[in-house]
Amino acid sequence: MSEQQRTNTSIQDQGGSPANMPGFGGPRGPMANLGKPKVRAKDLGGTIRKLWRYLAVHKWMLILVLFMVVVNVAMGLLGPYVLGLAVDNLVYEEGDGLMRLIICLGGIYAGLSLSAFLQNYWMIGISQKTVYTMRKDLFRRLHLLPIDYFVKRRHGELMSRITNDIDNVSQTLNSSFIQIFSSVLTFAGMLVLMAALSPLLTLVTLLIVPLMLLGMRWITSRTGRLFKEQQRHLGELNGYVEETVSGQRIVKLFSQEKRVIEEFMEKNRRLRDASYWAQVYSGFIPKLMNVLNNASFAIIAAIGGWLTLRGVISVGTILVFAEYARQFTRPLNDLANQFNTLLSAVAGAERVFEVMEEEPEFEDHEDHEDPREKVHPQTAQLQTVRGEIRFENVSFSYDGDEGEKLDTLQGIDLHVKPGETMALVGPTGAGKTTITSLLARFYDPQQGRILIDGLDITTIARNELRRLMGFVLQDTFLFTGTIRENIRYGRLDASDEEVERAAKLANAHSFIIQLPQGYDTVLTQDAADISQGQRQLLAIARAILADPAILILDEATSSIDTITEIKIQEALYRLMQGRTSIVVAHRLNTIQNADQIVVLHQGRIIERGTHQSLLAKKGYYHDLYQSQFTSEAM
Ligand SMILES: Nc1ncnc2c1ncn2[C@@H]1O[C@H](COP(=O)(O)OP(=O)(O)OP(=O)(O)O)[C@@H](O)[C@H]1O
Repeated sequence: MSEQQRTNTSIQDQGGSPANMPGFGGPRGPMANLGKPKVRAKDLGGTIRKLWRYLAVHKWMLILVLFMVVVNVAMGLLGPYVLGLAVDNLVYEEGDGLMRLIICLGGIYAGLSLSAFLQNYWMIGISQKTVYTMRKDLFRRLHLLPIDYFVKRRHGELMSRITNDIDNVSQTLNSSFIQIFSSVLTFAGMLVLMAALSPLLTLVTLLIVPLMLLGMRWITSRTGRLFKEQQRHLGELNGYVEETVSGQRIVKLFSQEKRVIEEFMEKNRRLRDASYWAQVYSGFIPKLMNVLNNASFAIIAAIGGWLTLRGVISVGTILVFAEYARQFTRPLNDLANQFNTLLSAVAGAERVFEVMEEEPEFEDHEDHEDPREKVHPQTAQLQTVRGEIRFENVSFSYDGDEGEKLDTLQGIDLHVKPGETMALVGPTGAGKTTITSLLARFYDPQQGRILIDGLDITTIARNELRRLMGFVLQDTFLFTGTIRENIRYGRLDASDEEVERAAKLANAHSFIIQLPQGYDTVLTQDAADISQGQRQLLAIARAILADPAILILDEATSSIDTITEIKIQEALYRLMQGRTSIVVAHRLNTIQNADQIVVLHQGRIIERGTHQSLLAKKGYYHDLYQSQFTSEAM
């Protein structure tokens, strides 16, 4: 249960039964939206139009739902009216024809229940189908977006669009749509019927509305602030818990448990105080409304009784009024609540549409629903790729435009022959990883060209291009699933034997079979139960299985024990055989056999050659090698 829900429930709990608390007994009291940050759509009309496009697919069902709402409201209004007639019948006609009225009443309440059931049943169908399609479209678009989109956004925020925002839309469609329509109809219908029965009593009933609004304003002006305070403290507390739980290892390593508990206690205390006053004030609301409602009831009874005695209205009319007055404020409250919920759902929908309208990275997307399905003319030539790589005067900047100063990479010329290994070295931030990102077309350079087997890579569809490459990165990402499934990620149609053969070549087989479930061991997403080195071995097995023409290795910086390191080196050596490889190297002892070593510094190539030639040159590489060699020897 969310804090907001808890808050609502507690208001309700203190208010007594719905019967003695008109308008405030429902699960969403007038305070339901208090404390909720006011999220509003930037383009309300536009977003509603887009949402309508999804809903319009089910327009016949919607018309049916609306019809059921009309039936439901009509039955709801007719019920008390016929009850009044029945009472009058008893009082003035001594029960003559009462049976007919009772049967009629039974029919009305049966119709009321049936229409309520059908309107909800059909509306839930519409909303679930709508959000299903939205979720599908959103997820699909998300996977067509460029990597930059993900780099620049927090993952949690993106996740919340797929989960919370869509959920919000779903909840609102489930309930608000019907509620709003029903509330407007009920309110208008009640007003008309009441005015027709007795204009004087209608005026008396209406008196309660301004009083109620004033009372609510008085309280909400106080509680609004308090609930916000409560939400803020709750947010802080949650954030703190999340941080300390995920950072448990560090907390323990630095013996910070005591301090962490003390800080938590302080935040917990602040939350308790804020919640206390928020709840105390909000507890007044149902009480106040009870008083107002009882007062209005008493006035109606008094004036109604007086009018009856004078023969102006019948006993049944008082009964109808009492019932309508009891329900009178409900549609108003419902409308106020639903309106807020609706606005926040539209804001959620807007965030969803924002993602859907992002430009996908596939240039040929206009004429294809999923551009990945389009076969690029150059693809045929890539079937037998040799793996020759050329960078011709490539300059690039992450946020630069053509013509501006491009400084992440400046005038890079590279040539790697098929089957050769090129190592990229240089200090942190020199641009090594950026070179591999350009090769995979995560970004396109603003100047210069990159060619594979003489083909400009901008003429190759990105997915085709990436299919030529295998990546073994510093941070091996493992998905939730078995080890077998994780290795098979390299080539989905590989048989179990092929998976095992790849694991053997990657030196991963021996550690896998020592696990109790072997290849069927289920890894969690962070795979905390296997070591960094073992993760790398799995990544190598994945790459061996994929059998790419070009290999990109981003060496792990973290130190791995010597035995695992030897295993990794051996596996990598096997993997690199016969493939063009680009190695982003951090430790120079692993790249001494590379066919060429390129030294980068601040986005420029400052030296290149073989290990021996660079050492002989006694330049930057020589110094780097010496310093690493000395520090490793120490
Ligand atoms: N997505 C990005 N957006 C903006 N700037 C970036 C991005 N990625 C890297 N950079 C910047 O580009 C420069 C080159 O980064 P790059 O990751 O290529 O360096 P590197 O040589 O691989 O470094 P390291 O050895 O630390 O991995 C750095 O200044 C870095 O801050």
